Amino acid sequence: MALASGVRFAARALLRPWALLRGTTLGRTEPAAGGGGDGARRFGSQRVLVEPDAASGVAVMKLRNPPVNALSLELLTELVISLEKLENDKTFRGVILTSDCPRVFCAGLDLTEICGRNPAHCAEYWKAMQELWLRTYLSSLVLVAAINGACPAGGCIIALSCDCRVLADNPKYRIGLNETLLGIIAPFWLKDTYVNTIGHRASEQALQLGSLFPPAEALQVGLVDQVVPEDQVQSTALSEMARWLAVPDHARQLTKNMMRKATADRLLRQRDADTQNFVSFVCRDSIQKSLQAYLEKLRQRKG
Ligand SMILES: CCCC/C=C/CC(=O)SCCNC(=O)CCNC(=O)[C@H](O)C(C)(C)COP(=O)(O)OP(=O)(O)OC[C@H]1O[C@@H](n2cnc3c(N)ncnc32)[C@H](O)[C@@H]1OP(=O)(O)O
Repeated sequence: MALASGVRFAARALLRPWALLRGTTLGRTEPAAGGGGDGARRFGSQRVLVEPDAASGVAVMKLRNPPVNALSLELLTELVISLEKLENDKTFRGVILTSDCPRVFCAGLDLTEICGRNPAHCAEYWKAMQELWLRTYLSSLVLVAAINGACPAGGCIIALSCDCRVLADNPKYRIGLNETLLGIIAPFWLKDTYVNTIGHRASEQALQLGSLFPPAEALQVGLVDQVVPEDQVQSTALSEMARWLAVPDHARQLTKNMMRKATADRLLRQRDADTQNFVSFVCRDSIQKSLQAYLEKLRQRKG
């Protein structure tokens, strides 16, 4: 029965991707009325706005932590809770992840969470980052990243954990794992996610150079799946979602798990060791100095 309804849904959505827009503010300029159409009711939290559309089974999840969606401990926690809520509600089959902040999808780790902070806080923070990655990377939902802004480091990892990525064609919106430029290194599970997406040689080079790819290069290296004009990112993400939802959930979910379980298990087997490695690394004086200098440089730049 579910399969039949799944197929029925998919046919309808494939014919009219815009049908998925119903009840969301996407594609509309004016703020949505209280709860959107079809009884859809916005929910979420201070830093994550969720616009569910029960009729389509698709929710739009917007990061709303101005000015740059830096992954604070609160944002990490609220993202995990919002995702878990949608996963536990069988009405929903897909989530589009996007930004409510102009020009930035997500600036990655909130560096103030690890600069000048004690080891206990750094450990708590890193566990929250691990949890978000595990939740998104292994999600039973279809996750489509509608990347409507800059997407460095931790932001790139969130996008890479999705099933596919649509990037706005703006040369300022660069994406990649740039940790080495901060004097730090990506942990193995970020490296693994990169390798699984763009291959070993491309990852080896991009990780060492801390490459931030402009849209055309990101597309060419396989870091994103589509590059479209900025005003088409959300509609393209919806069309992509319809394509993925055309597949019966059970078969797609088992296949996703077959492809990703080994990578996730590597972290699950050594999660405490990974946390300890992170804490001992970031709490080194030399690393703290490097991060402080980087933050200072950011604060001196403008625009
Ligand atoms: C040790 C192992 C860890 C391995 C994993 C690491 C993953 C990471 O995510 S490390 C963090 C890497 N992130 C970055 O390198 C991005 C840094 N930010 C930027 O490049 C730019 O801010 C931007 C391109 C994202 C946006 O540029 P825009 O000109 O629009 O805004 P800004 O004026 O630069 O920033 C506004 C405001 O926000 C502060 N800020 C920016 N990024 C961060 C951040 N990641 N953490 C904390 N704060 C950040 C920036 O300092 C400005 O603050 P003020 O308004 O107070 O000046």
